[in-house]
Amino acid sequence: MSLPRALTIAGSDSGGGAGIQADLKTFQELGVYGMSAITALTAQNTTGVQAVYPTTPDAVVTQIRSIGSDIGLDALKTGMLFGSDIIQAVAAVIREYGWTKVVVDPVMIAKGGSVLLQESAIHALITELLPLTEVLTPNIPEAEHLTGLSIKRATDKREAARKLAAFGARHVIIKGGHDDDEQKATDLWYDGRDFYELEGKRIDTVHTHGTGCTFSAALTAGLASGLELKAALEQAKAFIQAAIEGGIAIGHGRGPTNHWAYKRKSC
Ligand SMILES: Nc1ncnc2c1ncn2[C@@H]1O[C@H](COP(=O)(O)OP(=O)(O)OP(=O)(O)O)[C@@H](O)[C@H]1O
Ligand SMILES: Cc1ncc(CO)c(N)n1
Repeated sequence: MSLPRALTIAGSDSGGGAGIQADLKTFQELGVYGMSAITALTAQNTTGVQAVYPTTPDAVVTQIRSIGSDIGLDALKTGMLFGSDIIQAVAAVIREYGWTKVVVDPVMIAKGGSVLLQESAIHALITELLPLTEVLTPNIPEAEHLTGLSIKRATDKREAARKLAAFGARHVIIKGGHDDDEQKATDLWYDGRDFYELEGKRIDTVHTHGTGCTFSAALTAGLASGLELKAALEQAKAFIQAAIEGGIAIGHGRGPTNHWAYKRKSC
């Protein structure tokens, strides 16, 4: 197989732990050629998001077409999309090229509480992007927001996953980082028919900035490399587990995960 290529359509995190930066580091670690289309610049560090400067739908589409018309790609992911106009433009260009290995991380709110997706954009995310989605990776608050359901028990998670699949996502992974299990971080995978669990040992750490971006980027890298979804998910879970275990204590707040820990461990 030729060199696998992956694109991330997301926001830039100046602090380097989440967004475009996390995605490109993860692609690189997994041997995938990484490309980017930047939807917004964020001024951000380990203490939070200081400012958000969205780009324009035209700028996003032009970046994507530069890639689509020349280099091509094997898989793509979306992260912070910020507004409904950017979502509509991204959905249109995905349809135009007919790309199908599409991972959507429905980034909404940063861990410090800053808004990364406008409330008015949620409808566009559901109606425009979810029908094009191969794998949707919400955390629990995002799954609640998209479905209007309150997730307290395992059965609630399953109901939310079914509802998200009914919106058009072919696979749904509801991540367990935000649940109240003190021993394990378990992600629920729904393939439209059956449920499976991806289990990891919960690490007691504050250095979890960018976990969601890193997990979905590792998944995208696996798909770009030609792995089946199950194998790509297992690799992504092992990648994020190692990255959280090796979390980096830099800055004065929530440090980033360690993107090189997985490779070091497996060498
Ligand atoms: N403390 C932890 N220990 C082990 N695994 C964790 C921990 N926190 C999150 N995870 C795992 O990390 C991955 C990302 O999940 P999480 O729910 O944190 O995403 P997120 O909230 O979208 O992250 P982000 O802050 O980037 O938005 C999942 O596989 C989850 O199970
Ligand atoms: C740019 C960006 N994307 C995603 C997240 C979610 O972690 C973040 N904090 N910043």
